[in-house]
Formats: sequence, C-alpha cells, structure tokens
Amino acid sequence: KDRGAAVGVRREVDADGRVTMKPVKKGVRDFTFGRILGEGSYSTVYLATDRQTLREYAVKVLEKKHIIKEKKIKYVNIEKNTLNRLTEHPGIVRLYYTFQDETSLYYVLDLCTGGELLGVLKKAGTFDVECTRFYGAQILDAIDYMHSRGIIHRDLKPENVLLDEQMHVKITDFGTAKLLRDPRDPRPPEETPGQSGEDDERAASFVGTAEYVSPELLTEKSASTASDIWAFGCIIYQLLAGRPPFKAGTEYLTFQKIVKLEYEFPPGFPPAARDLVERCLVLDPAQRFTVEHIKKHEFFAGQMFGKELWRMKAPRLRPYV
Ligand SMILES: C[C@@H](Nc1nc2c(c3cc(-c4cn[nH]c4)ccc13)C(=O)N=C/C2=C\CC1CC1)C(C)(C)C
Repeated sequence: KDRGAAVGVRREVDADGRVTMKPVKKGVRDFTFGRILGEGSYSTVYLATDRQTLREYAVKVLEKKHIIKEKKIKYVNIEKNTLNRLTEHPGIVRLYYTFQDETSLYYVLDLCTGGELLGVLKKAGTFDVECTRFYGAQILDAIDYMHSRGIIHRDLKPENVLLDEQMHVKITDFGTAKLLRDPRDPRPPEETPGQSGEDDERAASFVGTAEYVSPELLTEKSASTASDIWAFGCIIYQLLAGRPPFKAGTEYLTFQKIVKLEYEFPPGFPPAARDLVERCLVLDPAQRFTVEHIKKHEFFAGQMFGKELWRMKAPRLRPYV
C-alpha cells in the first residue's frame, strides 16, 4: 500500500447524498519534470517542480517491471521504510511523499542543488583542514542520527553525500541500508518484518562500493554501525588526500588491500587527521572508534555538533596544498 502523505481532500457524495471527504494524493500530473540529476542502478532522479506551489524537488523514479525483473522489491521497500524512519534531521535527504502510476514508483525528495560531494571534491582537488572538519562533522552528525534510529547505511561514500543550496550535507541512497530492530517496536523479533532470513540472504549478497567497504563485510559478511565508521575514515582521508585510501586496478585487488590494511598517507597529511583516520580504519570493528570517540578527538577540538553545527555557514572550499 502506498503510504504517501495525503496532501489534500476532495468531497465525495454517494448515491444517498452522503458526503465524505477523501484524501487526495499528489500524482505525476502535479509535477513538471525537468533535467536528470543523477542515475542510480535502478532509478533515475529528476528535477521536478510542483505545479501548484512552484517548489522544486528531486523526484526519484523507479520502473516497476525493471525492479521486479531484477528482484529488487526488497531494496525498494528497505529504502522507503528507511527514509520514512529518518524524518527529522537536517543531514538526511527528506522524503515528502510517494505515489505511483501503472509503470513507475515516484519518491518526492529534497532537492540538493549542490550535487554530490564527490563532484565538488574533484573540482577542488582536495579540501583543506577547515573544510574537512566542517563536512566531516556534518557527515558524522548524520551518521549518529541514523544509528540512533537503528539504521546502518552500509554504502556511505562521497557520491551519496549530497549538498543543498547552503552547501550543507544531505546523506542519501538508502537502498542498501540495514534496518536494525526499531528499539521502540514492542513486537518480538520473529514478528518484525525484515528481521527474518530474507535479511540475512540480502546481507549475505550485499557488498557496498569496493573502495569504502569494511573488512568485516568482506570476511564475515556482517555489517554493524562500525561499518559506517570505517567508511567515514575513508571519506576523511579522501577529502584531504584527494583520493580514497584503498584503490587498486580491480575490485579484487582493492578488497585485498582493505583486509590487509594496506594504505599509506601522502607526505604532509595533517597529523591530527592522520591519527583520527588510523583509529577509524581498524580491522577489528570492536576496536574501531565510535561516533563518541570521534567527536572527542583532537581533530574535531572546538567543533560544535548538533543544532549549532547546522546553523554554521559552510566554509569557502579551499584545497589542502
Ligand atoms: C546519489 C544519487 N544522485 C542524486 N540523488 C539525489 C539528488 C541529486 C542531485 C544532483 C544535482 C543537483 N544539482 N546538480 C546535481 C545530483 C545527484 C543527485 C537530489 O537532489 N535529491 C535526492 C537524491 C536522491 C534521493 C534518493 C535516493 C533517495 C544517485 C546517483 C543514486 C541518483
């Protein structure tokens, strides 16, 4: 059942003259579609304008028959459940409503006019320490919120970190997220959807993007909140170095480097950032830094988190030379 937020009501009068108010959902006709903003493996994200309010959104369109053919229905449901659980945080892309027509599913989401962090990083080459602290802090704050809502992203990378018009972070692409049991859900584990074998089978088959995947996902096929911290360490390294720590000619060679922790820092890499990265890129997830450890680390000394962080003006992008 498509539970998009009803956005209006219309009067309906039945044969006996009884009036009922029916919720009216938005549909494709309510939007003017513009250019393609990005293309995922099973979706295309368009710029779209709401014809009534003239507000601009990103609309993610998924083709039903492609999803069914590729057996990705579970991913679509996981993404929608995840987006519906992650509602009030400035660092997470917001889902306003969903609707469908005979061919496709539509998600109406925040428009992030700054595009992907990866694109901005490529243009700048590298980020200086101040920019790395600001974007690192916003990504960490969003990770903290996700984990507090029982969500592991599992595929964090600069392509999935978007930027809004104030150049603030918006994390996206939750199709590969793992929903831990909702701590507020009173039902016993066996009765909650997504906790059954299907999740293990999905977990077993899923591996994120090679450069950012954690060693435990490669060796034990298990992901935990620590897997997102591993990806965080890779992102901090990449903002300052201009390239990810583990990169080889093939995916297999990249995986080998990861499980052997084979990487080194370029000369001149800032010492405090180096120490932080080294405490995130730890093979044993139990020994890896947690969000709390990272917030207290000297690299983030004096950095605010929480509400003040999201009121800060984004620093001008300057390369780390
Ligand atoms: C990572 C994603 N790319 C993108 N996903 C979204 C964008 C987005 C915007 C630009 C952009 C804007 N201006 N210039 C470029 C470039 C890429 C985008 C947006 O505005 N709002 C929600 C999005 C996604 C939400 C949906 C996953 C739930 C892929 C490649 C998977 C399509």
